[in-house]
Amino acid sequence: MAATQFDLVADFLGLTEELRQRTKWPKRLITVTVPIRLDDGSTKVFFGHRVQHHLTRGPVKGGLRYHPNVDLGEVAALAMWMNWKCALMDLPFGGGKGGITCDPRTMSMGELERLTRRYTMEMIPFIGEDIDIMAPDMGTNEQTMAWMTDTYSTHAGRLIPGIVTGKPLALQGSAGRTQATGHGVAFLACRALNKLGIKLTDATAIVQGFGNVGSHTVYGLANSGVKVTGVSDVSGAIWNPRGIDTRELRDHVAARGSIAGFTEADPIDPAELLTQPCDILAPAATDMVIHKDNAGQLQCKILAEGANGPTTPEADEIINARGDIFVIPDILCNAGGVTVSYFEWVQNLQRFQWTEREVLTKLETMLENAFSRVLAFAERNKLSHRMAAQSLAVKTVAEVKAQRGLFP
Ligand SMILES: NC(=O)C1=CN([C@@H]2O[C@H](COP(=O)(O)OP(=O)(O)OC[C@H]3O[C@@H](n4cnc5c(N)ncnc54)[C@H](O)[C@@H]3O)[C@@H](O)[C@H]2O)C=CC1
Ligand SMILES: O=C(O)CCC(=O)C(=O)O
Repeated sequence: MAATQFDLVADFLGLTEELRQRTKWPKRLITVTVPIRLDDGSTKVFFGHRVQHHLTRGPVKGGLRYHPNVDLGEVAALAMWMNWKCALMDLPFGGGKGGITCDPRTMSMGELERLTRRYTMEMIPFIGEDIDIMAPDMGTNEQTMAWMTDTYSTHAGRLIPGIVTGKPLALQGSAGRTQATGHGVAFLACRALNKLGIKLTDATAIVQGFGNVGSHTVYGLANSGVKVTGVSDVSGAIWNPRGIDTRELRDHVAARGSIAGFTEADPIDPAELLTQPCDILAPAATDMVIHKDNAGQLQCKILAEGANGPTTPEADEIINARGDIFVIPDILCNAGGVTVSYFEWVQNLQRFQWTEREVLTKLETMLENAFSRVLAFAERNKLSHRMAAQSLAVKTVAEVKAQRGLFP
């Protein structure tokens, strides 16, 4: 998917063959075996990956994913998208992504800690606070980042907080990072409602996923007055056309671990949830959930892509032909996370802490600028929002590569 999208963009920009090749392929693909002792005393070898798409504009930045479907190809695609995301937001980073093929839901805290520490040790030759800085993604969180910081810092003999972002606040994390991605999704979805002339308090939303991104998207929308009528997670989906009480849902998930058993809304088939009428549909879980078989049935006015790669190229074609859905593409819509990660890294390098208000104000300014640039570029060039966002980003990277030239 990432390569198909890149080829379309490279054709539109008329990139020379040399720049096309240099911009498309990842700089480094690293695969390691990660042997750990399981709680039952046996040893298991996991596979871990890190793809550093390029280092042309600065260190590599991007999350670390724990999921059974992780493989090198998926990580490479996610690294490429990180690349365009950082360029679109004008962050001084190249893109990277990491992953370990595992099911974190079936592993104990002890096993997850040993897995994370061993992966970090295997990565030591390839990472650094000015080389490659990881962050949370699906299946990882601030505890994962704390273990990584500790392992790396113990090896170095001093605390190096800038080695990862998305750390706990007490370990020099940044105010606002936990909610940053969902906050950004909700902020941009509300900007899109403004553009379409829909009052926030008249609007409805459906959110797929209730992890870091999905839950904070739900809270951000609800705080803005939008009525959240549908939510799903890996355990199932719920629907209440009168609006879901998002605080009760938060408390339920905190107590029970998933939305299963939430009685203030009706259960609904998770696939059907995506095609219910709503103003905002925010896929914020996994990839390729909007595909050729459901794109024609979507009844949303705004598709706010919290997840990475939720829409296949075939679905894009259908959505573009329909012309009635305002798409906020992933590299823009979920860029709040990496933007606040950038703020966290800057604070770590400066040994300084910003307030939550400072962080969120700076974040909203940067998202607003990127949103306006994408909309203006799309309109000027008669492009979809995705093509516009990716074209702006690829152009930025290709220009820097051309300026730096080839060695020797
Ligand atoms: N955490 C971050 O800061 C960022 C994450 N993203 C992307 O957002 C997406 C979600 O990431 P996180 O929220 O961090 O992960 P997470 O692990 O915190 O939460 C994932 C959520 O998705 C749900 N889920 C999994 N499979 C599902 C399915 N088939 N249907 C419905 N729900 C399902 C899980 O139950 C869980 O609620 C991923 O695509 C990730 O790459 C993008 C930018 C930043
Ligand atoms: O915060 C970061 O550095 C990366 C977040 C991420 O993995 C993403 O935007 O997909």
